[in-house]
Amino acid sequence: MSDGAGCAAVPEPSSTGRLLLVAACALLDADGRVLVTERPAGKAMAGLWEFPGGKLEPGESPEACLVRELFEELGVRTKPACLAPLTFASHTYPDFHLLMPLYVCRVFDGAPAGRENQAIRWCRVHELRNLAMPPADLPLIAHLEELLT
Ligand SMILES: Nc1nc2c([nH]c(=O)n2[C@@H]2O[C@H](COP(=O)(O)OP(=O)(O)OP(=O)(O)O)[C@@H](O)[C@H]2O)c(=O)[nH]1
Repeated sequence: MSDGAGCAAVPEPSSTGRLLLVAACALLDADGRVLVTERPAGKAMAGLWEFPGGKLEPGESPEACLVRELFEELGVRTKPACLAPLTFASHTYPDFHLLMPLYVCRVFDGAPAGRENQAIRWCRVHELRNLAMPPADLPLIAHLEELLT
């Protein structure tokens, strides 16, 4: 049994005071490949590959946010019942603390296409480790591997 000393040895990330709630989704195709999108030039962390999604609007549920974002970003139609929660990211960035539930979605209408100038790609789950992704996303990959392998 642990006495917690291992945890105590890890420096706590300092609180930034601002919590940002973002919903993200791993769209899965019939072969179990995962869709990721590239953050466009001009945005923070441009060039990194991330899961589609975005910030919740006031009063919006994570599921409603994803239904909206998947259509806006990719032209994909889905519904809350088709979004299954998988895990979440909790990561301190310099300017904010990100809390990001990750859902998986296998049932959607439409072929995803980048509608906001972003590149998209379908990846085998083991390929995610070779992609440059935001640091908050790295712990999420193991959960997808467990689901998909
Ligand atoms: N959608 C998404 N956002 C992520 C992921 N990982 C991660 O750290 N983020 C961060 O969560 C925030 C998402 O915000 P967003 O997509 O709505 O906003 P944005 O930075 O693109 O700017 P915007 O305000 O112009 O839409 C960004 O700071 C983004 O870097 C991820 O896998 N998917």
